[in-house]
Amino acid sequence: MSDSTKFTFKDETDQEQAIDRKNLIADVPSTDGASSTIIYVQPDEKDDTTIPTVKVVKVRTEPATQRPQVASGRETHIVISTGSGTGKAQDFYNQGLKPVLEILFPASHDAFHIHTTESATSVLDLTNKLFLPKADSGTQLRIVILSGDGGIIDLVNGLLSKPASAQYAPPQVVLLPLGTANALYHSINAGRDNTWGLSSLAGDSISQPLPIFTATFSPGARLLVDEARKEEELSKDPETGAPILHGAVVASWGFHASLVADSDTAEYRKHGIERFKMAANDLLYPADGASPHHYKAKVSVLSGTTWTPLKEEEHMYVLASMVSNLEKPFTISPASKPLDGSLHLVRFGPTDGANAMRLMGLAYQGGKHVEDPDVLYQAIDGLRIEFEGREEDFKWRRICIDGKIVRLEKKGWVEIRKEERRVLDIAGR
Ligand SMILES: Nc1ncnc2c1ncn2[C@@H]1O[C@H](COP(=O)(O)OP(=O)(O)OP(=O)(O)O)[C@@H](O)[C@H]1O
Repeated sequence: MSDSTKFTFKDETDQEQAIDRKNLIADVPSTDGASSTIIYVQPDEKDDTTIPTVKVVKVRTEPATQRPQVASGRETHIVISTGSGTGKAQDFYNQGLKPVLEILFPASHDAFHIHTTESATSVLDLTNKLFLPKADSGTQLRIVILSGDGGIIDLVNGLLSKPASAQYAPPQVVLLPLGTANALYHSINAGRDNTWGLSSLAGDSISQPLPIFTATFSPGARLLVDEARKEEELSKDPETGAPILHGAVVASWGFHASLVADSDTAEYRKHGIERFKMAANDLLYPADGASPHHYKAKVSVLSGTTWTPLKEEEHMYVLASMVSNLEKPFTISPASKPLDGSLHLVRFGPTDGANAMRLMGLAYQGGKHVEDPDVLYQAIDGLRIEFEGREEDFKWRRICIDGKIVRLEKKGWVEIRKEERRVLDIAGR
């Protein structure tokens, strides 16, 4: 019986080769059908954060293969986010993406538009100036983005910054995971793709709307930027004037938001994914020997049209997730399926560092924390957090929306709800 997890072909020297199907980017037949170009990745066995090698093999075609569907007439833009992750996006473009584009799009790749980020606002600026006007006038866009979750969120927020016209065409986005956690990429692919998203370039036909949520804040909320050295006003809802931020991954307060905020410094970033563990340690085992902070606020959940407050007034972990995985091995919401539009609450109360570490450890075991009696896990339609003056220090009033950090006022609040608008589609295999 043939093994469906393997892809086999005869190489130039007529040797039978079998590769893991997850490593296959594309099988491109020549126009006469007599030969075929196989493109696949060879991952670094020891370190999956190292850019994989892209291999190209020309073979004689035996079974009839289908030419992959390539972007039919879409205007293609490539966004290289040089500040994402540990700064590998440009190298990945040169070594991984460019050679694949040359094979998949021999006639059109020269016309692709390349944008390289120069600052923290580059993706948002590009979206406001270029992508939004084009999408709004009905241009079919394909945006290949080499970034982490932050790049996608900037795209989403830029595209939603004005009410859409009747002609609005949701851009198709190809996600290449060059960030640190890449929650969205890992949740969508959940172990099915090993090609750093390159295989999505070969399959134009499969794309699905990206589910998103909207966070609405009390009037004095401010976005913290530049390692929290500066504050900025948030965008305003065009109808209500309330400060808003859209997300597609996670909204949190408490331990998770604190560790994302504390670890987002140039110094921590050098450590890649380890930065989250390092910041976690500092929060769970404060230097003065005290126990971890008890986060105080009123928390309510929305189910249908009914808001229900939780009875607990102190918390450690309050997180609403639109995805299954916050990092490749960290399954925060095992019931979430790729792009299913569900929102799940994960909550636990104040506890000591050891127990918090135990619960986090269970999340690294395929999401077993949700079975633990200490954890509340449920599907929700919305989440509201109201401080009511209970937290003096602003650092305990930080909210994380997909990695961005918003500081609320003492009596501030935030409300998260699923958003119905279709802003962009994610390309799949
Ligand atoms: N050239 C640049 N100079 C300064 N900032 C940049 C530059 N390019 C990108 N950035 C910023 O770097 C941040 C990268 O965020 P992104 O989410 O893409 O990566 P990440 O945080 O490493 O990954 P993840 O969110 O998946 O953990 C964004 O805030 C982006 O605006």
